[in-house]
Amino acid sequence: MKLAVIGAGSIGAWVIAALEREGLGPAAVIVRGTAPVGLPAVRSVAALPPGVTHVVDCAGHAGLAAHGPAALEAGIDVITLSLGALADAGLARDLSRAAEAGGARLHLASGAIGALDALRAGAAGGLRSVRYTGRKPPMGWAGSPAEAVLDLSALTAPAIHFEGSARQAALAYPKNANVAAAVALAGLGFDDTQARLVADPGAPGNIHEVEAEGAFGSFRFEIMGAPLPGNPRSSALAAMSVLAEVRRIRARVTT
Ligand SMILES: NC(=O)C1=CN([C@@H]2O[C@H](COP(=O)(O)OP(=O)(O)OC[C@H]3O[C@@H](n4cnc5c(N)ncnc54)[C@H](O)[C@@H]3O)[C@@H](O)[C@H]2O)C=CC1
Ligand SMILES: O=C([O-])CC(=O)C(=O)O
Repeated sequence: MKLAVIGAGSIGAWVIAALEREGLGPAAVIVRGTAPVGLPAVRSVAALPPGVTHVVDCAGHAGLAAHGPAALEAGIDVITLSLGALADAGLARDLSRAAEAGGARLHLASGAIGALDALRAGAAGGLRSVRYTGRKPPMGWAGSPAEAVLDLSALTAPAIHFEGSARQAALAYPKNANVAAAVALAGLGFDDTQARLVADPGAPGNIHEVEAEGAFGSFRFEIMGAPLPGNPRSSALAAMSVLAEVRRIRARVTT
């Protein structure tokens, strides 16, 4: 496995350091701005050093859209956290065609949430309803459409600022609703998964909740994610899930 990383923001920096500790230090990083010290920086998949087998996207929807199709078409597997980008049907189609043309795979990291295994299994037997609720402290919604409907700095009680389908959530909140996309992709799909987004001044971290019902029975899952230092929007677990996905791809026995 020879890796490259797209994006060196909060998650990218964590992932690069973790891969180096694992003995899988990336051969290069694809960036828009300045590169982290000590790593060759390039601007495109075409400029990557030869022999890269996997590209790890930590750059958000724009990074996946800009570099995902080129990597897949070149036969390079892509591991991504930008699951919400797949709510754009055109991009989803381009990625899947590129993967087919290049004989490569797009791996979706589980990100800041869990219980996707139970949802996937439940979907195989038929799901009736899946609801996702994302709750973050007000500053976790800074720079999102929540700012148009709420005064985030003055909030004294929890406030719902979005209710709709997972597709609408993923497209409108590219930096905050990848988890809604993960739930949708594992379960009932983008249009039939309900999503609700809440700014909560009492939330001790990024809280993600899934409620699902189907032929399997029902479950409720909740996680309280500690934010990454440097970005209150992103949970540390999201960065950790990238390393977990790399380990899963390398393993002979997979969970
Ligand atoms: N699946 C999940 O559970 C989660 C997914 N995410 C996704 O991960 C993204 C990154 O999160 P953070 O690292 O916290 O954000 P960040 O804002 O700290 O870093 C993003 C980095 O990507 C770079 N970038 C953007 N477009 C690029 C491009 N076309 N090519 C190369 N680099 C590019 C930016 O310059 C920046 O350095 C989020 O925007 C979100 O979409 C974040 C948290 C959880
Ligand atoms: O990191 C999180 O808690 C979730 C997040 O931003 C996303 O789903 O895009």
